[in-house]
Amino acid sequence: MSNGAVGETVLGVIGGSGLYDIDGLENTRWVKVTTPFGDPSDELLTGELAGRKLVFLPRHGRGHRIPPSELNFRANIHALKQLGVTEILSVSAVGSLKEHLPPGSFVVIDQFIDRTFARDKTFFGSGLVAHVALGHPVCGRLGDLIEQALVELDIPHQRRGTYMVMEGPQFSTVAESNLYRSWGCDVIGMTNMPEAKLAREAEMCYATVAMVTDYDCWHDGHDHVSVDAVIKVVVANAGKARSLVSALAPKVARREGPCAQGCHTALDNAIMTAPGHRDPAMLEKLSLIVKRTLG
Ligand SMILES: CSC[C@H]1O[C@H](OP(=O)(O)O)[C@H](O)[C@@H]1O
Ligand SMILES: Nc1ncnc2[nH]cnc12
Repeated sequence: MSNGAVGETVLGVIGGSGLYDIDGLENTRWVKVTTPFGDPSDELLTGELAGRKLVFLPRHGRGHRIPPSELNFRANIHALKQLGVTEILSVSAVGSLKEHLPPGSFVVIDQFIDRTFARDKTFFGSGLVAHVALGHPVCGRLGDLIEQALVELDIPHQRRGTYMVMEGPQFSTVAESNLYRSWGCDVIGMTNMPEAKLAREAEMCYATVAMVTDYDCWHDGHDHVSVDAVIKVVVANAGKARSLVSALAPKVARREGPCAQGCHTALDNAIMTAPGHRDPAMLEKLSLIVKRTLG
């Protein structure tokens, strides 16, 4: 199907720390995908959930081999698009920047602050320049469906929240953590940018469910974050994340038109480079991304 049409959708799931595969899928196959931007983090797991295609990608690769700054976000998003994914659920472990969000809480993210600086953040470049809108960086419709699924599963959650994206891989200092708190951020992690930006450029709906694993390092009453603590909480909550995927899949199975927020038409009016000045090699490299809008 072309993006924006009424019809069937394909859910893609990007699994974060501790979520390296998905159970309950039938007819599964790990598929190797190559892209014009290099290789994704791993093979992608395709399968069926209740008769519907689902694609899963472990963000850091199976065995957690790739650190945040070395993730090939462009290849990951491109590979999902190649396999027909139209809507992406990102599952992420995060630190809490709010007292009322203890480890084990789920937050359906609706905003980001991107403080990353060592990552390729766009598919576009010299010879084909584009500026997509990002005021609402996640898809509100997909966020609502995630919330419905969490309600049905009786999983306590917060519907909205701002995810502060840091470069890492080291965790924050106390001064940084307090700065982000003073900015009103709810949670902190290292991976959702530029992932969300690239999903928008690729005209895919993207939404994040963040699983709180720690209180970062600002809270006097709690130990500072450690990998050990993160993994313990992720393992304890992995079942909930998997149930969420199962409950969400049928809800995103069909859409009645283009995403009202414009995720599926994000490139309309975004490409700046005049037709006569577009680099044919860039057009070729970006053909999967731009074919809906440029033909
Ligand atoms: C092991 S804690 C740090 C690691 O976990 C989060 O990754 P993800 O969003 O893929 O779950 C965080 O951003 C760091 O990459
Ligand atoms: N406190 C934290 N900071 C950054 N990324 C995280 N992922 C999980 N906890 C985190």
